[in-house]
Amino acid sequence: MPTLAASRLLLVGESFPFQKLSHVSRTAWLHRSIRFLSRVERDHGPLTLTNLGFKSEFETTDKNNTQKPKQMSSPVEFPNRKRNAVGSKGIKAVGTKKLLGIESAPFSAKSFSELGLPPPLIERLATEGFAVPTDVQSTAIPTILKNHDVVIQSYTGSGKTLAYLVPILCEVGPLGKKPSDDNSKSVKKMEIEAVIVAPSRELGMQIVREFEKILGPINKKVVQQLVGGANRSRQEEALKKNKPAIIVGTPGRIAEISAAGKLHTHGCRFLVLDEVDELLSFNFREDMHRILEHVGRRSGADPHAPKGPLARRAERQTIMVSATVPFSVIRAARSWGHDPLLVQAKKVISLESVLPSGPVNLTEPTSSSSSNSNLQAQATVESLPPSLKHYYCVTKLQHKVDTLRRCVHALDAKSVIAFMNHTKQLKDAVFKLEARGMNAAELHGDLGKLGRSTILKKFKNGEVRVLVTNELSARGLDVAECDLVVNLDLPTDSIHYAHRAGRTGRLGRKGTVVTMCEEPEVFVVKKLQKQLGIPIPACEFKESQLVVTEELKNPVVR
Ligand SMILES: Nc1ncnc2c1ncn2[C@@H]1O[C@H](COP(=O)(O)OP(=O)(O)OP(=O)(O)O)[C@@H](O)[C@H]1O
Repeated sequence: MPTLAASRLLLVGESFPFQKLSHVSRTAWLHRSIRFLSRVERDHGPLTLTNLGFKSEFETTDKNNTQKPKQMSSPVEFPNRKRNAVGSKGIKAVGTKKLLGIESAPFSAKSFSELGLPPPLIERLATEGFAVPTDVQSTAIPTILKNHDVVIQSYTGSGKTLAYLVPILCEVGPLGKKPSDDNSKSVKKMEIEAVIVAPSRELGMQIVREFEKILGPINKKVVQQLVGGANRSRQEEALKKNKPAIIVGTPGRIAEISAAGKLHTHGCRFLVLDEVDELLSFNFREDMHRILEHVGRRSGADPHAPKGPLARRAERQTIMVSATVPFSVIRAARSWGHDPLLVQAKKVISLESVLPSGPVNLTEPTSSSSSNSNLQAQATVESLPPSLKHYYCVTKLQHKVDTLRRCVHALDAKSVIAFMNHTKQLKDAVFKLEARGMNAAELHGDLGKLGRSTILKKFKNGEVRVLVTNELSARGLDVAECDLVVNLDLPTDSIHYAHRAGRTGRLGRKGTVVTMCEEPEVFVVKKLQKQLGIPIPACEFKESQLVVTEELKNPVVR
């Protein structure tokens, strides 16, 4: 059996004297030489990613290269596969686990210009302070530009938004590869070319702001938000007037406007499902079905082609994104996508090779009794930034808010998100904090759009020190200053823990996560620790200090 480590593809040319090349030569060299090598154990023979669309370029340039490493001579051997033959239980057995990967671009990109992006886009990125791509961006951008359907998985705060936003802006809108003064294209511009779906208004609006930032003030109208809670007729009027090329919205509102015949997405080239595992939940089922049915369905499509989401996959590029990727996502991506790839930082794996027992670096066999816990674990491995510190604190229910206050003081935290499970409790917690002189506010779905954005603004600018919230804020919310996350109630599982915790320690910053629980709940924390592969020692707050009270005998090392 090839081990995961052995079957990852290794970067070639790390010793290439890249710095000595001019920028133009570097870019050209990169384009010519993106190559994927594989290493598997001897008895399985080598793998390459030749059948993943990287073949032709590589072969053209290296055809005469007698120095070509031996490993590259064999094509990928996928197990026989029937792409649609997912069993009724949804677990597809793949004969032999063969993972394909890249640590790909023959170097780790030191700047966006090394990724071969159009100059206007590079300029805009630089103006907004984005000079160096993160690991996941370095891997995802060239892969998406090669037209692959992808699932992007990488830990919270690692820059997944730009990982899909940049390649979309390469192809769509005025910063892209196509000249904006091309008349025939500007006539066609009436069409929506990219649809980005997010599970909450906050996240949708955050993504819109990220697009607007890169597009710049002159081109802001290339993107439009279609989120729920906002005035629908105004959104429809704006669609008609501005003819945006990109829309970002929540499933309900996009499906609603599409069903009313006011949104034309049949010619759409990109469909992005941000927080895809959440979008797959039951709540969004009908709306997501409509979106998958309509986005990217060209009017001239073959009438005899199969109906349903499968029929569309050749016509659009589907990009699915999350820090947590349960096997249900892998399964869905296989059926919606066209030879989809799992993209992680410095690594690309064919989804065909991903098994239920371990899409991400898990090699232990799954016993039936532990299968549930393993499925949780495989979804959450590598979902958290390595720099985060995690603790738990045993406290009585009635003392939790006071313990939170002491925790904030002990860590001298400036910007805190405290999660609770029930909306009704939020007000009470805020009241208690404010009564003790700590600026706090509640954020939840019942507040209305204006109320929510006002509270968020106050939290971001520091007017509110503790944001007491529910699961609404767990996904995607990007507040760089947030230095402490507190779970006043235990999250329901490791996926929810990962997303809550990921609100702090964004993009390499320091962050602490403290989970409060009662004595009988400690076993849940132990389970989370195991599933997430992180140490969560016990702590107390004494004399304005966080005191670790438990030496972990076998600290879990990531
Ligand atoms: N290359 C970059 N250089 C500097 N800052 C970046 C870069 N890429 C992203 N960022 C910033 O990092 C922050 C986190 O990015 P983003 O929200 O995309 O993370 P994420 O991986 O989607 O997180 P989550 O899983 O929580 O949604 C954002 O403020 C973003 O603007």
